[in-house]
Amino acid sequence: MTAAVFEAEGLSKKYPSGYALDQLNMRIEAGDVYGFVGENGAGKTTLMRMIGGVVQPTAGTIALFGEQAKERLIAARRRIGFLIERPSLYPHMNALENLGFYCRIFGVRDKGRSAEVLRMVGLSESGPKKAGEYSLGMRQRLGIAVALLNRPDFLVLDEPVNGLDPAGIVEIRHILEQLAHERGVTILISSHILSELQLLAGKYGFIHQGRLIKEISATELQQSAQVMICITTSAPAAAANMLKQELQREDIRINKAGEIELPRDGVDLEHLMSLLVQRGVPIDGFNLTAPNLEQYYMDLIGGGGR
Ligand SMILES: Nc1ncnc2c1ncn2[C@@H]1O[C@H](COP(=O)(O)OP(=O)(O)OP(=O)(O)O)[C@@H](O)[C@H]1O
Repeated sequence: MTAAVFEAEGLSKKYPSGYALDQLNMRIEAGDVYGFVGENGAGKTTLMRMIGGVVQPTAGTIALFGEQAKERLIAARRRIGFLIERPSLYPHMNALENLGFYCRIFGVRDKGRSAEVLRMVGLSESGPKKAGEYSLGMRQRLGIAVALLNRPDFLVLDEPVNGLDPAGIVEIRHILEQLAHERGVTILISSHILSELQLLAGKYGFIHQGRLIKEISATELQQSAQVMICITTSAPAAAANMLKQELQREDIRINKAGEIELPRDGVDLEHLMSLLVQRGVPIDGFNLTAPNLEQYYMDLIGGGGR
């Protein structure tokens, strides 16, 4: 078996207030885009900071690209790009100056690399503006640019779209998709925007109170719940009763949003539509719902049903 990009075994971090990580086992394979999901204080940042070597475990081990020994871990970290918590930027420097500074820190020969990563994150036009005058979204973009400087094989991103506007979020997603699909970069990314994470990640790890409580692939997520048909109508009760009789199904109900909801399985959509039309049911909306990460997470931690 080839070495994982990241592997943790029995990883714990104890602070006086309690365990930030508690016997965590986790493995990220080369090419994975791994979405890290958990409530505030679950331990996501602590794990990422351990990958970065700025927090030491109380117990357990980590391996990066198969390396576990101290010196080799240091070398392995040079293959990783990090954006953890807020990017550390020099407020009196512009974007290129900040990147030039990090090139020296990382030992990266600039040769146009700074300008290239600025283009990638959409900051080419930032010119002489000092980082101290940046919006939160611009700071995040520059932070991502810093993380990309060393052409990383593995990107560790803690809430990278935090503070970005909707268009910025989509842009960053496209950059990350490109890195993953075209250059095979492995990505560990945390976000509280689960709908966004679902669009990007191929695998999800759920962390709760310092423990990895579940891992699933995007395919497993798709198979985790039934596809439902939702019909919006001004007269849901009568229409639902009519459908129950006509389709001879007991699993037709009215959901919290007041829509008629029934499992897609075994329903002939054409027949369903013609029944609704023939019986004069006013249809204001008709859609199919796919399983979603947010609902899966809420069900997992017992936070609520549909
Ligand atoms: N330096 C520290 N000293 C003491 N406790 C800490 C320290 N860093 C983290 N913790 C605690 O460890 C736990 C995990 O925190 P962590 O920041 O890893 O969570 P998180 O999942 O990243 O949360 P968020 O989504 O809010 O960023 C929390 O209870 C936090 O208070």
